[in-house]
Amino acid sequence: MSQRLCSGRAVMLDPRTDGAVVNEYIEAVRQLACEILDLLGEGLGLKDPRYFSKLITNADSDSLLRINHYPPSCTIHKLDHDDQCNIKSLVSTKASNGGNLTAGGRIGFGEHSDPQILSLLRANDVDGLQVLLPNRDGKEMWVQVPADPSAFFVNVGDLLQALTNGRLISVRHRVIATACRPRLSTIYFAAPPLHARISALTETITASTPRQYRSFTWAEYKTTMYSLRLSHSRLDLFNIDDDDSGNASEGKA
Ligand SMILES: O=C(O)CCC(=O)C(=O)O
Ligand SMILES: [Fe+2]
Repeated sequence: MSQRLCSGRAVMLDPRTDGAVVNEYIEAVRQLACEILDLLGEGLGLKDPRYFSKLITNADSDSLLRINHYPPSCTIHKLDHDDQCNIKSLVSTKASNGGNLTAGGRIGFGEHSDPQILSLLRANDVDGLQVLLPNRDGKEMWVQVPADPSAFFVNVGDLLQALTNGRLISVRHRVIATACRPRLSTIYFAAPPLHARISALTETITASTPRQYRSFTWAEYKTTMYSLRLSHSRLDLFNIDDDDSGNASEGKA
């Protein structure tokens, strides 16, 4: 699929350099992520139900908070692609996160799965988020996630899929923001330390569900991810008996 893209706008916040309010929010949302992960650990019958949350409470955790801003797009629809990109570049900071404006004049965030363990997203009341789900016939279709500023949208990340041997699935999602009002979203990406080894937990491996992925470090996964397109199904590259060279040759973002 070819798309002509110009960069979107994202603000990366780092608790070491940003203010107290951000730190407070990060701490609250990190605790929420831990509670959710502990419940998942219990539900999966792990010997150590806190295994997942310990990865993100580790002092070297690579977790981060990202704020995405999608400008109103109803007026941009009428412009041609070059004008769209010129206008966008006036209001944009450089983004490497897939924020984009497509040739059709749609502002959004390209299809992807979140690579970390768990993502907690909060947004304003402007729609745009869509998830890829199988319908009754087993075909995949994009389903709109209704905007709800009072709720968190929680995503399983690729690492949690690997740690649970595919019991929990990292859902593919995207943003298509076509509203006349800006969409704002804040996402906390709960991640382990770079050196953490990601390997399916023994409780998730059975005779009928053998180990699906080879073990890797989060650092290794990140390096692989940054060499691929945003839309790449990167976890497939770690399948134990899968040579996914076709997918790998897709190109770079
Ligand atoms: O901005 C959104 O609503 C979602 C963005 C997203 O999926 C991401 O930043 O990973
Ligand atoms: Fe995402």
